[in-house]
Amino acid sequence: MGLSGISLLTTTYSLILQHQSLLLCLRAKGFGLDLKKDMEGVDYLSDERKKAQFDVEAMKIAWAGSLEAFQLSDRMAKLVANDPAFEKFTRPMLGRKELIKNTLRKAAHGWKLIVDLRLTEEEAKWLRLYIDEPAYTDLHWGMFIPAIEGQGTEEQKKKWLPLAKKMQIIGCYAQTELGHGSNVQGLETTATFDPQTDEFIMHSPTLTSSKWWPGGLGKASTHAVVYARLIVGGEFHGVHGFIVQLRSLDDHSPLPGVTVGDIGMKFGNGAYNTMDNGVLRFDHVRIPRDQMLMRVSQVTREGKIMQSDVPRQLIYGTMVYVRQTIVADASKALSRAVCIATRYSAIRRQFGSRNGGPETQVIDYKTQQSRLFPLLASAYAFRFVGEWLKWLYTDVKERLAANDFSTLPEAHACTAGLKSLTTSFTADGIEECRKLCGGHGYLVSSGLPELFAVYIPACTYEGDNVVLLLQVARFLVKTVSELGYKKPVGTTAYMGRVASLMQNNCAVQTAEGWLNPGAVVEAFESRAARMAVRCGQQLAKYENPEEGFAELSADLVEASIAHCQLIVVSKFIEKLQQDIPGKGVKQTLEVLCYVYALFLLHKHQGDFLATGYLTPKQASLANDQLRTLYSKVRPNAITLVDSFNYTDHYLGSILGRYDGNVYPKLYEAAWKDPLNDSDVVDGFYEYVQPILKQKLRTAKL
Ligand SMILES: CCCCCCCCCCCCCCCCCCCCCCCCCC(=O)SCCNC(=O)CCNC(=O)[C@H](O)C(C)(C)COP(=O)(O)OP(=O)(O)OC[C@H]1O[C@@H](n2cnc3c(N)ncnc32)[C@H](O)[C@@H]1OP(=O)(O)O
Ligand SMILES: Cc1cc2nc3c(=O)[nH]c(=O)nc-3n(C[C@H](O)[C@H](O)[C@H](O)COP(=O)(O)OP(=O)(O)OC[C@H]3O[C@@H](n4cnc5c(N)ncnc54)[C@H](O)[C@@H]3O)c2cc1C
Repeated sequence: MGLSGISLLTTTYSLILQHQSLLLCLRAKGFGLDLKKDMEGVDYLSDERKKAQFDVEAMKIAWAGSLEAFQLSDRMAKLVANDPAFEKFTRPMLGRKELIKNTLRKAAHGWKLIVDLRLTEEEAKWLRLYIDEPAYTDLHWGMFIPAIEGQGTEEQKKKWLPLAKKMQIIGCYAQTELGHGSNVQGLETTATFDPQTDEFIMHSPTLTSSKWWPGGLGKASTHAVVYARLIVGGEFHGVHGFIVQLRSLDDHSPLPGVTVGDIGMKFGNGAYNTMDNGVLRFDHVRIPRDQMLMRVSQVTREGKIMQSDVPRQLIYGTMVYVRQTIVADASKALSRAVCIATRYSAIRRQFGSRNGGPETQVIDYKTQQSRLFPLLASAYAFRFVGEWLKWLYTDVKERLAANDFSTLPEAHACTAGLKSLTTSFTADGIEECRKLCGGHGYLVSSGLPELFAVYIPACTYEGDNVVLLLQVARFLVKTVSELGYKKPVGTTAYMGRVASLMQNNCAVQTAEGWLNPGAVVEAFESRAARMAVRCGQQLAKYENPEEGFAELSADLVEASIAHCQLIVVSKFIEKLQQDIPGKGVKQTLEVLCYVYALFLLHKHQGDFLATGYLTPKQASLANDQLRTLYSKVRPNAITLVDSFNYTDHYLGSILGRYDGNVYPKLYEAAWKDPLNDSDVVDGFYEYVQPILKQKLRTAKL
């Protein structure tokens, strides 16, 4: 192909895409061909954007929740993207010390913006999201402050919150130990009351009692809420939170009796290594009595334990709050990966060229669609269930403030279950997006490896996902066992119709029949109710319920998943019953809602068939409908990911660039790698040349 042919090609975007790689070869060293001029400023996805069947601006608002939420988030995204202090592309190449220093610098700059621009709490949260770097400030604002707010008395809040909110102290949440994380009652750190001095003595009696994992503890925190066994008069009175100062407020050195440091490198480059997860030991460290968080239980000057009306479980309240935020974050992480994979799938072409015409965009392969579109639909589903969960949490918080604890068990079950469901799916979904991007997805510049490495601990922190599903199972089993005399409410209200849900079978006769919210919800309710009741029946066979629970735990986990999927499906459907303005917006969301539900039905059809609710024919009809739905998603795919309104800075991905200008930018990025600073690699003369020059007679391999 001659140069005249090249100039002809540059006039047609789709053909340029076909030949970008060839053109770039010519541009490589020696050819001196500069295509930059032709490539920049061109929207390679414009044809895709023209296919949209809905109003993208209105969808952005539907995704954000309201016009105000959209404007606020958009303002913060641009603030971060336009500030060079928040550059993040070199992050995976930094050594640990440099990395942490860089994070401390960004946190200081972020805090300065918050103060100088007088940002609200909501704005600060968006700012943090778009800075996209885990830091000690997450635990200070996300756990230390909420722990004091939820478990402190009015006096304690008055004393500590102003200091914390002005960041005159920095706190972390020190619960997990080397020996115990899930089993909070098994923690070994002790807080022994000394009536002589009116103090608690904080002590780490064993190696396994060392605090291990708390974020921000390693290097940044001056204080911690430490969870420890309360010992008064030689007796153990359960685990409680204590505010403990760890480091000097003058020179940041550890206080006497405190041993504190970082636990070391974690999975991936950059990623969560920006966080100083720490280790902490106490050697008989004394703190004043009023530093035990005393909303739940109080220790008097005389060493008496007083219980307030507040249930003990409130000690776990901070975890309920954070689990709720983690569900909201799942939709952000998944949508980000999906945005990258969708845009790249429209740019990438493989096979199918006839008579020299363009090859097929990989997004047009049905297999690509059946892997990608359920993830896209799930991102929307998680967004809406996250919105609902935020509402539920706000309601519970208001009730707790008024000493109404009635909805706490349901809030615990919902936050635990949805945290588990959404983070497990998102972690797998990010990895699927990497595979959807083929080889280039494995490059750090695709943004996916770091996103995956940062995200996956969400399946473990704030409660291991299996442990949390077992909590949901306990709640379900209790609900089933009480059915005879207690009307289930909230997310278990469907159990109140258990008799009909056990008897009625699915009435769907055609593929179109599945496009009915009532039919979909009933299918998920019947499956969840039947699985929970079946577990209940099995459990009844055991004399010792705990033994039965342990024996049946794998089935119980599956019943919990069924219940949580029902919540997500029904909250999506409820969302669609609201007024959602904008041409085609509601209709497009309806398509996604059915994709989400029927994809789950297809994936878990074993459950639906085994519980006897569906026939194989009906399951097959659901799959037929799913294929039709994918065709409806296809023209809207690019604009559905545009509706997330993510900046290129936030996406941090060459494959996911808004303009689709992938190949030139990948090519450019490769040449910026420090390894390409010289033609001859460091170490060549020491280690490679001697091998090349050696004169072996034989090699025995
Ligand atoms: C550069 C940037 C610049 C920025 C600049 C700007 C700066 C400024 C920015 C400003 C903004 C920044 C904002 C940032 C935000 C960030 C967000 C945070 C990020 C978070 C990161 C995450 C970190 C991760 C943190 C962590 O990882 S922290 C550790 C978490 N650890 C766990 O999660 C342990 C799991 N284990 C258990 O949760 C329990 O242990 C166990 C299993 C329940 C058994 O517990 P056990 O006591 O044995 O209980 P049972 O006997 O089973 O139950 C007994 C009874 O209690 C019940 N019940 C159990 N629970 C609970 C519960 N909650 N609630 C209620 N009830 C409960 C149960 O239903 C039963 O009721 P009943 O049936 O009796 O009625
Ligand atoms: C990146 C990161 C940040 C963290 N930040 C903090 C922090 O700021 N503060 C803090 O206090 N902690 C923090 N943690 C700790 C975290 O909360 C715990 O690791 C988590 O709760 C899991 O507990 P574990 O490590 O004890 O897991 P384990 O309970 O030891 O889990 C190991 C395996 O055992 C299984 N298992 C455990 N119990 C049961 C059971 N009853 N039934 C069936 N299976 C079971 C689990 O499913 C898992 O497969 C962090 C952890 C990570 C990875």
